[in-house]
Amino acid sequence: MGSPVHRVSMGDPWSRRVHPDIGSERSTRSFDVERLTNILDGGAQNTAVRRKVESIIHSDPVFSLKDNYFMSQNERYEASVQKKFHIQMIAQRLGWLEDSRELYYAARIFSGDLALGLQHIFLKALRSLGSEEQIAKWAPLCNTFQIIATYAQTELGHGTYLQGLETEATYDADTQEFVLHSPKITAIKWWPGDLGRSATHALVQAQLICSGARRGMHAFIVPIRSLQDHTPLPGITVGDIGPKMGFEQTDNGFLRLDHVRVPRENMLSRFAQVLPDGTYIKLGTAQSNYLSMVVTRVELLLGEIIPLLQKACVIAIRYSVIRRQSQLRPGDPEAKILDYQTQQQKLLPQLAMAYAFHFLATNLLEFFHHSYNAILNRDFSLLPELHALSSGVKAMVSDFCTQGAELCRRACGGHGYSKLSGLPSLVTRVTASCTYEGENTVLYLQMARFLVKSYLQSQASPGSTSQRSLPQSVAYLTAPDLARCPARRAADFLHPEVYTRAWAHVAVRLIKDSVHHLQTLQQSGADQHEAWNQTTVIHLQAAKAHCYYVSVKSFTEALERLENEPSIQQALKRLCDLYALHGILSNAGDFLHDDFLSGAQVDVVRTAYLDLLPLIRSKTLLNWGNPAYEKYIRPLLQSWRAKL
Ligand SMILES: CCCCCCCCCCCCCCCC(=O)SCCNC(=O)CCNC(=O)[C@H](O)C(C)(C)COP(=O)(O)OP(=O)(O)OC[C@H]1O[C@@H](n2cnc3c(N)ncnc32)[C@H](O)[C@@H]1OP(=O)(O)O
Ligand SMILES: Cc1cc2nc3c(=O)[nH]c(=O)nc-3n(C[C@H](O)[C@H](O)[C@H](O)COP(=O)(O)OP(=O)(O)OC[C@H]3O[C@@H](n4cnc5c(N)ncnc54)[C@H](O)[C@@H]3O)c2cc1C
Repeated sequence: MGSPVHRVSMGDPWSRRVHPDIGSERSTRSFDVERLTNILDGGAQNTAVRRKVESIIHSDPVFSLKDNYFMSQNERYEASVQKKFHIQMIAQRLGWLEDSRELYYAARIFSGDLALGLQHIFLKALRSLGSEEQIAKWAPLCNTFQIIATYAQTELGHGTYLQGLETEATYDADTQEFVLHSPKITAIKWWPGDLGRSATHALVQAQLICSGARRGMHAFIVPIRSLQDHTPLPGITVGDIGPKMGFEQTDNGFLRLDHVRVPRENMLSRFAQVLPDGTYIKLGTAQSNYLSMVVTRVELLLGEIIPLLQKACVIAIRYSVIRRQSQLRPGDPEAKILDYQTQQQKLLPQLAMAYAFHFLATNLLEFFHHSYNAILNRDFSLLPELHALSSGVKAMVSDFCTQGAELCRRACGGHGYSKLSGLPSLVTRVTASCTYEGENTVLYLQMARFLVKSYLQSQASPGSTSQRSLPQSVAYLTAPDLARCPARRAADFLHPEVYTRAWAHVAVRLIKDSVHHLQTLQQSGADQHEAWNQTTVIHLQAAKAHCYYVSVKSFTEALERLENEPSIQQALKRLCDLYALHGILSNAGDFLHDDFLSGAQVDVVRTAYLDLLPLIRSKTLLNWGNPAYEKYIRPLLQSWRAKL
């Protein structure tokens, strides 16, 4: 018998009362918390919906989390399936529909504790790649759980290189069927969530072979388990891939196909069709069937990844105002650890990042909605920019949310290592997002590919059609630049236009640098592919700087929209300042490289940054207009603007 483990019960008196230190901290707030909550939720009505869902979930004993960390992997899986069906029955009783806000909030509240998450991803892929008839047939079956579906793309031998996928779908015109087959062990589908034990159907991405030619990756709906007794169907070998670093409640699985036949109608046909005689009709581009990944990358940001950092920040910052350790000066009572500058420097930039990413992902979602319907109707003009942006933003957000959640965990000392803090499972869960839905390095390089093309386009003759049609997110490539940053005083660096411009300067320089390196290698005789490979480290730097610039810009634009909410605008401005300056200090070399900033100016940035920490900690408002800005910077910015 192991040592008795004290179970933290939700019924403990401590777990319900607000700690006096939390209460006193809340009394010093400098803005209308309810109003900010509404803004983050996208309106008061959404806040009301979210709270209604939360109250239903938190008051239902079926959803209790108290035993979670004491369960085996099998118990976790079974509990998460039970919770999924319980929430679905509630949804059915209350009329919450598939894409309703209620179910969206429910998924976010549970993040990680509901099984069958791939059902949602299957539905998104079906709506992106399927014809209206196929959507009408399969979506209702999925929504009512008459089928349980997963998204099976990755194979044992290939996750990134989709042109290398080996699963074959060969068209048989005699029977008007596709024959799905895993020709080699490396073709076995490996990783798909809910595949190990739950799924009855899979959206299988496979190399289409018809009329004697290989047509690339296409999507096929394949039944894999009997709807009568859940046993694998003929030709199907399926199971669980075993223990993982996290996602204990998800049965990621493997699937081997041995000449499994599905009807012609089971190939998703929005962007390509196979006629009864085997004629292939292409309706999209070579990458049209990659659209489902773009959709998922955008959706998972606010649906899964950013909430994990937000939760880690809440846990660590609340802990840091009740945890007292050591004395700030001899004789004093022990200090709240959030009063130490180092603790502030660990946590407050993560809080600022959580806000920055909220506005960045909201912006990207708006761009996605604006372009998605056009793409579904085969207008692909915005797809390259959407793909590049969603790739770069997913890579940056998942990278930084992973680093941030781990920083929050470590900032809680020994208790941060206890699973009962909630932090370790947040870290292991968000870590997976650096890999799934596109490995981050690979996605940054997709962003870099777009930046190189855009930069070359921006060098076309000024005012030409090509230059005028530069995508919106890279329009700054042709904006006038200043070789030196004019800011001199700490307060100067607290103006959004100053640090946004600084980030634009560094991003443009790194993009230019990567193109120059590429061209120099090619001119010295390297072929384009070798030159590309030998420049990828620099491409990555440029892609990361571009993404950080985009995130700073979207945060400052969000601030501008808050003109009518001065107290909130100023509270968020402190965080925006901190986020931008944290990035500059973390990458100071890039700003010093061409003397855009001098060493002295970096010291001033550090002063501004360190001054922000106690201000944010104490919630004193920073005022927007400051004398130094009026005297030094406004005239210079006007000169910048004049050149636009
Ligand atoms: C919301 C609530 C949810 C709740 C839910 C519960 C929670 C639950 C959490 C866990 C949930 C996990 C779920 C994981 C689910 C998977 O992980 S699914 C598997 C994900 N796998 C990937 O992302 C694979 C990544 N690899 C790729 O996308 C491609 O292989 C690569 C890397 C882009 C290369 O593709 P390629 O065909 O070799 O193309 P490439 O030569 O690089 O480029 C050719 C052209 O195609 C373009 N292109 C490439 N990709 C695309 C694209 N996608 N679109 C458009 N154009 C593209 C390029 O830009 C390029 O254009 P040009 O420059 O020529 O104009
Ligand atoms: C928790 C989890 C859930 C998942 N769920 C699903 C799912 O539901 N459905 C599904 O289909 N898949 C799923 N996946 C699989 C996931 O999509 C793949 O693991 C991912 O696409 C990466 O592919 P890979 O594993 O083959 O890694 P690889 O591509 O082999 O990456 C290994 C290394 O090679 C590098 N690399 C690869 N290609 C290049 C290149 N061109 N240039 C430079 N470097 C390169 C990468 O940067 C990385 O460092 C899941 C994965 C995880 C971890």
